[in-house]
Amino acid sequence: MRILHTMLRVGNLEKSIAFYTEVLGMKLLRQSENPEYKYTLAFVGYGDESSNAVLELTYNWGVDSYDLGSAFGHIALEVENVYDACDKIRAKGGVISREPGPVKGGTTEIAFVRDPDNYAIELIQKKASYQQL
Ligand SMILES: C[C@@H](O)C(=O)SC[C@H](NC(=O)CC[C@H](N)C(=O)O)C(=O)NCC(=O)O
Ligand code: NI
Repeated sequence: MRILHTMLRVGNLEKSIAFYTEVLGMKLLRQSENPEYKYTLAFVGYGDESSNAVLELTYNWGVDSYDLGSAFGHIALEVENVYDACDKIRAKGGVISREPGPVKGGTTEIAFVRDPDNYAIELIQKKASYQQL
């Protein structure tokens, strides 16, 4: 088995596709509509679904916002340098919600950015081993 995708319900599909492609550098891999059940799916990611876990952005026609609740945490992306990544994201209009720096109680360099629906995206600086915080 392997992780195929994480599904996020989004309020504005074009806005979300623009964020994940133009701000976070993902590719729009495929898009499909289901007129019977009134929803559209857009799959975005850094590589083909045959070997990469991706995001499934789900737009329910006419639904422009969701209560995210308190259970969902974040999706994590690996970056070469979290400080550079934040500079580039800010330059493209992204919102950095947690400035880059070591994780509390650890050494891993992280930051957080919010997507158009306010889902949290964690940026984790690449490291040799992810065994420690
Ligand atoms: C393509 C595959 O990855 C899917 O997840 S499609 C599954 C399908 N999704 C929806 O119906 C999305 C719209 C829905 N209103 C929602 O917000 O979740 C699904 O969940 N189908 C249910 C089923 O029983 O087939
Ligand atoms: Ni799915």
